[in-house]
Amino acid sequence: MPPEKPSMLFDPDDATLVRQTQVGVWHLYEDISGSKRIFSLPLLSRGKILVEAYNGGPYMARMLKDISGIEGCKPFFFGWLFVKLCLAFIPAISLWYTGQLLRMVETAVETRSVDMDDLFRTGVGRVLAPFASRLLMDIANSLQSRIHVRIERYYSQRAFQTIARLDVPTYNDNASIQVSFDKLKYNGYSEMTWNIFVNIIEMISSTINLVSQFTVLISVFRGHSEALFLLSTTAARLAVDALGNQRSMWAMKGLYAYKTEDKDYVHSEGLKSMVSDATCRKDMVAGGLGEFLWKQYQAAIASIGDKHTDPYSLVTNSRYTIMTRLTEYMRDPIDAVSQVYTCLKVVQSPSSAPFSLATLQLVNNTMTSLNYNLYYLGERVDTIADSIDNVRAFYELLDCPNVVKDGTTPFPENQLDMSLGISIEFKNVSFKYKESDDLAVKNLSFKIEQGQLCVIVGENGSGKSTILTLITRIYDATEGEILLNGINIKTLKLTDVRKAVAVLFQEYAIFPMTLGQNIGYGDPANMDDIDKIRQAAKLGGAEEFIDALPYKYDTFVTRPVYDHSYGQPSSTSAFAGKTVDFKKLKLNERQKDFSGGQKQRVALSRTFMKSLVSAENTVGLLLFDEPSASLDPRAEHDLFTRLRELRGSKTMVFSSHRFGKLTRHADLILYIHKGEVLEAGNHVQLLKKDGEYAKFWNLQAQDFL
Ligand SMILES: Nc1ncnc2c1ncn2[C@@H]1O[C@H](COP(=O)(O)OP(=O)(O)OP(=O)(O)O)[C@@H](O)[C@H]1O
Repeated sequence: MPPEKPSMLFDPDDATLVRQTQVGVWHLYEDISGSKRIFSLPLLSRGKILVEAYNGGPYMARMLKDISGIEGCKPFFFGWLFVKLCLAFIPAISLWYTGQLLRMVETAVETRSVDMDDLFRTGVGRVLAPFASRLLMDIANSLQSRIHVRIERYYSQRAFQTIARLDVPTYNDNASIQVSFDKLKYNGYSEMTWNIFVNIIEMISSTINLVSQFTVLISVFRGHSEALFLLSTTAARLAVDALGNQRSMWAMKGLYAYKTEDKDYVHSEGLKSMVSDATCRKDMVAGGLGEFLWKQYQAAIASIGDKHTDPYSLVTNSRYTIMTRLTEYMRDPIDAVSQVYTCLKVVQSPSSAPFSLATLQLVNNTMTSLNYNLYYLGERVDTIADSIDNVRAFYELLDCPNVVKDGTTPFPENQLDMSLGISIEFKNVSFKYKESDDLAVKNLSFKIEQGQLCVIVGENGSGKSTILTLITRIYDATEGEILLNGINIKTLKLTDVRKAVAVLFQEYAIFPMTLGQNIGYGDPANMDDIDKIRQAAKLGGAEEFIDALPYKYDTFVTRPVYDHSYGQPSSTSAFAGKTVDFKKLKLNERQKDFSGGQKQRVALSRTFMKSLVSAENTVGLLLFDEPSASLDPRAEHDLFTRLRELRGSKTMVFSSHRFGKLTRHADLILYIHKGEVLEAGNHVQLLKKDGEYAKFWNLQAQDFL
């Protein structure tokens, strides 16, 4: 695991580190520590790229190596690089020709003669330069699209593989992994690698562009004092602009936080999400809350009054410094100075008018383009610093080993036969979640024999689910040993254990796939076998409602891609005099929401697909965490009856806080309290014991009297 990076405490009580201001409904906290102050000085802020480049250097080298290994990428890449660099010189070449034309005008005014050959050559050059620029741009774009797609394809696969292999504790318990993961998610898995190249190349070409144009400008006007004066005024304007840009670019950077304690604002936002959230709508309508919420919203908005609420613009405005304002005031007067100066020159010497006016125009145009390039360059530098950081995040994630280590012993030893079930033994097992101070299970010892039906009962939070996650090695025990068929689970091959154990977690996931795929994923090898999927759905009690759907097993619970219609609401509004009706497109019609119980039946069917429908006898242990929590009593009864009939001699473990009838059929009941086994035995034994289990059994039984 890569070491966690040292973190800087953003301490709001330390006035040397953090400045607090109240802007609108927000408290703004800004970092004013030394490092930021250095980096916030104009131009010096770009120094941070050196720091980033130094830190990210090894990762960049790795990325280059990986990319050069991508099949068919190299020739296009170098071709593109060459064309991009050629392109960077074109503006300077254009400028040179324009300068030459201007000189010819000057000579023509003075001598009343023109060298036609020279004029022709220069004219052709001036015309060809933009043509060449367009042509090179097209070539560059065409090459770019070829490399782009290859690099993206390569990195999207690597990123997917990297993320898919992470286990639960590696992801949950490691802050730096989550930061890297979020960065990847935010930036797109593959975009960042491509962007970094584009940014580096654009930065180099902007620099070439700047230097070459400036050199040509100086050489064209050498000896012309008025041109050099114009040049210096526009250079001054450029510097002022750069300063302003620098400031506004910096506006949203740096370290800052904002939070609000404005009760009215928080309440108004809560009301807003409540009325727009589909899951709240049912309760809102059933409770007749619409009118009441509207009144509350009005009151909250009235209390907020004129206070600003948009945090983004507030932060930007708060950074809108005097320097930025000053540059805005200075920019236009500097332009005016050069115009006044040119007028003076023309009045003094009317014959120089064409040259002076054309020079003014040319210098102004060129400087505007240079200014744009300088601004662009600054932005690129910033983006590159971010990109390098993203590349580092990617490789850190790639290198991060899983916390749960794989074993080497095949399981089961006699390969496929799991028909006799799996025995489970806990020997003094304790476990603590990383985020928690207390042990979730303490010194647990028990044994479930092959083929037994075990029910783990206990109150909320007693540790039932934790036991199931330890058996599936989602987490490893902090202390003690877990044995499957007498072998330490840590020595067993993880893929074998996961194949042999079918589990339905309490918080099961419904995948953004079709219902058929959701069930089929229980047994990926057979996920196209609709007969098996049907059989599993039948066992899970999902067949009936799925068959009633128009698209049956092809219905989505949540479709990963959402169809959009833009502009007018369907069939109500007029667009260019016509009614817009998107109904015929049948957008999102395969998507349907389901009840909690229906979703649970789909998840159950998936477990059945893995364990009971699969022709190969690969599953020997079934774990169900509250499998009937969302089921109605009849469905619950049917489920348990089916399960008992079907399980054969496989081992089955249930976790439940509702004792129901299931415990009566159990070979072993483990009564867990605060992470410890308080009582163990079958129903009759535990009732006889008249302890906690008997107490709760009687309590629940009373509800039915
Ligand atoms: N991911 C987690 N991080 C930190 N603590 C956790 C986590 N999951 C569970 N816990 C804590 O571990 C203890 C045992 O939780 P567990 O989920 O195993 O209980 P349970 O008996 O299954 O509860 P329930 O009947 O409500 O499902 C609880 O105190 C719980 O708060």
